Amino acid sequence: METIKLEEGGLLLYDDAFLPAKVADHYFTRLRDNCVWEQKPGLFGHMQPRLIASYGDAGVTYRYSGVDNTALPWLEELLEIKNKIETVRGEYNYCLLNRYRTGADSMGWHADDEPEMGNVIGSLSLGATRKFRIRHNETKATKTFLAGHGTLIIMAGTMQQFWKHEVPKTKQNVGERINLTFRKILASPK
Ligand SMILES: O=C(O)CCC(=O)C(=O)O
Ligand SMILES: [Fe+2]
Repeated sequence: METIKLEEGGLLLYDDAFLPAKVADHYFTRLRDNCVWEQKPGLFGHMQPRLIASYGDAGVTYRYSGVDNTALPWLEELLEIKNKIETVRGEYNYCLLNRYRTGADSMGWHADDEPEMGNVIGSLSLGATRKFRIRHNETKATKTFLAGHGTLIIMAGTMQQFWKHEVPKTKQNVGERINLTFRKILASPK
């Protein structure tokens, strides 16, 4: 586990081999085949360029980009992964999964800075390796991390206040990638 201290109290933990490849293979297949995947509209009504699924404790809803995502009951595999990440850092009651079908699927620059969410986000990657980039809001300094099969990235401290992050499109012929972001939702919309 690598600890990257960012300016102004941001923190990023990085472990490119958090899960052994065989364990990551198992979770990739199970989650790809068993999660309820859907494509949803984002801002301005355009469809998001990826599939999503969301799981968590009963009654938890996460609203972002104006869309409500109500948690389905935890799958066993997600609880196993959640417990494992919690031994490193954080405490989570919700998981947003993103499925990037090809290199054309992506996630644009954003911060997960909703006030109703805790500041620690545990992000596990499975499948194809993609770039995960962060960019400072003022200085525009950027750092690029490779998020591969079994990579864990934890975002913590003040990172969401001062930095944005993205998963850019790639023209390379990459396979599917599934990313799990474990979060703590403090209050769900009424
Ligand atoms: O796919 C990733 O690595 C990032 C996902 C992300 O930033 C998010 O779900 O907010
Ligand atoms: Fe994010």
